[in-house]
Amino acid sequence: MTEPKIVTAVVERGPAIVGVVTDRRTVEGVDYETVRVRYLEALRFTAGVLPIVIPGGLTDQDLRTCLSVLNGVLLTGAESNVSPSLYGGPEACLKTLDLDRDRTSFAAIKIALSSGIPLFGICRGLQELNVALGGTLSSNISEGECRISHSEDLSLPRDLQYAPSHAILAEGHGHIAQCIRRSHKDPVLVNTLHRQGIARLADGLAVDARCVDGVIEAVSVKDAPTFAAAVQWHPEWFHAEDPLSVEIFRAFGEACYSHMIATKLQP
Ligand SMILES: N[C@@H](CCC(=O)NCCCC(=O)O)C(=O)O
Repeated sequence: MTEPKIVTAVVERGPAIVGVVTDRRTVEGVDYETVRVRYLEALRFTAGVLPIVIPGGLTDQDLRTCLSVLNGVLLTGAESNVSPSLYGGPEACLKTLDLDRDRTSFAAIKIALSSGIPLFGICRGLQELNVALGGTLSSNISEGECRISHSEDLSLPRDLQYAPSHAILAEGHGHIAQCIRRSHKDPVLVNTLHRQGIARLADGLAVDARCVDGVIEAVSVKDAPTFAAAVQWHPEWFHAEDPLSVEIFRAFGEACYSHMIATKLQP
């Protein structure tokens, strides 16, 4: 009996390596590059890949060197907003910014998409992907007729803040739409912890899922040769228990292994 392709790849070449962008934090006057452990655990235990961090502040050349040894990139969620200067947004979004993170994520998106490296964005990561490809953001996506609240109740314990909250419906045939259909019958419930959201969708993106109130919840990059997609909710929180989260992280992991196998086979 022959081993599955991924098992053979791990034995012969080691695990696929995924770079994770970090957030800049200043605590008591000291700067840190941070990443929430839950994202790293979802990559290790559900996607089955080896995460390493991509620190902010690298030059474009260093980022290229860094991505040249990676098989995937994860753009995590973050409390900070994408700088409105990048999409002509209102000053209301100036509250918390992380310009280092913007620069690193935008450069990583461009390099990953032009080199066929699998890319997955979560929450802020989806917003970054949309802006990097020319789309815009709304500063308060919950405002407007027939909109439900998309932000979390901060008075609740963390697991309840990340509990399933509203329904989404799959649309089209992109990576996330396929994951939704494989794991559930539509509609499926997802959590929601964001204030911003997609206003104008970038031309290069296709909608994979929408909330029942019309808000775009998942996108795929049109014509990408590999997994290149993002979600507005947080599949990492219950990455091992929730069937849709498992499906998404496995699909991303498989794309990273396919990339590793394809690049290692090149002379
Ligand atoms: N600031 C943006 C992005 C929201 C976001 O990514 N939240 C995640 C919080 C922390 C985490 O779980 O990683 C917005 O408000 O829309």
